[in-house]
This record gives sequence, C-alpha cells and structure tokens, in this order.
Amino acid sequence: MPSGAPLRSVVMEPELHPDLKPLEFLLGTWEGAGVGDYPTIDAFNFGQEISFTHNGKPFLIYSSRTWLIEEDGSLGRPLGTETGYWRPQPGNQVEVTLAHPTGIVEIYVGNVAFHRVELQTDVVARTSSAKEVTAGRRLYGLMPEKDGKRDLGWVYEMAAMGQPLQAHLSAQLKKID
Ligand code: HEM
Repeated sequence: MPSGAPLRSVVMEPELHPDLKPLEFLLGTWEGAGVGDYPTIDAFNFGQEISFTHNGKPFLIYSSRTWLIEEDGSLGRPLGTETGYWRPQPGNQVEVTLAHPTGIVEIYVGNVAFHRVELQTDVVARTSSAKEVTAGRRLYGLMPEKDGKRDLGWVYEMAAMGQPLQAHLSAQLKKID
C-alpha cells in the first residue's frame, strides 16, 4: 500500500458500468436553488448541491446538501442532507436507497426514460424519534436546452405529519463540472 496519498488517487479511473447508461445524464456535480413548503411549516428558499459519481459498479453514488437562502439572498443554516445509491434494473426500472440524518430511510422504486426518472417510495422506515413521514414521490429530469446546456430539475412530494402526499420541495440545478 502506498503511504501518504489518498487511496482514491492511486485507483484507476473506473469505466462506466454499461447498466448505468440510462442514468449517465445524472453524473456530475449540480448546484442551484429551490423552494420548499408544506401545510405545517412556513415556505422557504434553499440552495442545493448534489453529486452523482460512480466507481465502475452498477450503481450511482448520490449525495445532497442544502442551505437556507436568507431574505437578502445570502446562504444561511444548513437544511436537509441525504445520501444514497441509485441502482438501475432491467426494463428501465431503478431502485434508490436514501438515508437521512433525521432518522428516516427511504427506499424508492421507479423508472427511467428520456432523461427523466420517476420514483415512488416502496418503504419509509423511521427511528422512534423521527417525524412522521409515510410516503414520497420524486421526479428528476433534464430541462429543455438553454445556451447549449440543460439544467437538472427535481421535485419532491411527501405524505407526512398526517397530511396527504403533496409538494415539499422543488429545485433547478446547473452542472458545475
Ligand atoms: C433535502 C432537502 C430538504 C430541505 C431543504 C428541507 C427543508 C425543510 C425545512 C426548512 C423545514 C421546516 C422546519 C425546519 O426549519 O427544519 C422542513 C420540515 C420538514 N421536512 Fe424537510 N427538507 C428537505 C428534505 C426532506 C425530506 C427528504 C423529508 C422526508 C423524508 C422531509 C421531511 C420533513 C418533515 C416531516 C418536516 C416537518 C414538518 C413539520 O414539523 O410539521 N424533508 N423541511
């Protein structure tokens, strides 16, 4: 083992696993802003950075961080963060596992077609201290081309706190690498 250098710097750049082709459009780091709301809370604006990477295996490694956008436009306190894996399956199906620091774990199933992924929760598991979240739906997709580039848009609907499934978040992100 070499000493002094991070392991990842001595590992060869992996080739994209062929099963990841339909999800390849997600790869990279994306940044932008969004809006959030729910019947039980005040509406808010947030900044977001998400990243999709791979290591040559047939899944994407995903993480998201968000921050409150204050009235004056500056970035404020950290809001939700989540991390997980996107696992393409035969027949344009996809499975996603997501873990949240709020004591919630979501398992989504869905499909991918034409630069668009639609997901709905199969399971939401919660620790005893977690808020009551029972279901979620997510949509991720490339927006129409503008100046030769396509933003990534996504929306999240949840059923939580006794409320029926409805919008909690939406955001539009630009690719930054
Ligand atoms: C990742 C981006 C997210 C952002 C920016 C965000 C932001 C917020 C904010 C600002 C609040 C108001 C309370 C507070 O200030 O903390 C809130 C409440 C809440 N969020 Fe999110 N959230 C995110 C993701 C999620 C996800 C993925 C879930 C479910 C798995 C979730 C479930 C909830 C619930 C249950 C509440 C509490 C509602 C209540 O107390 O009445 N959020 N969120």
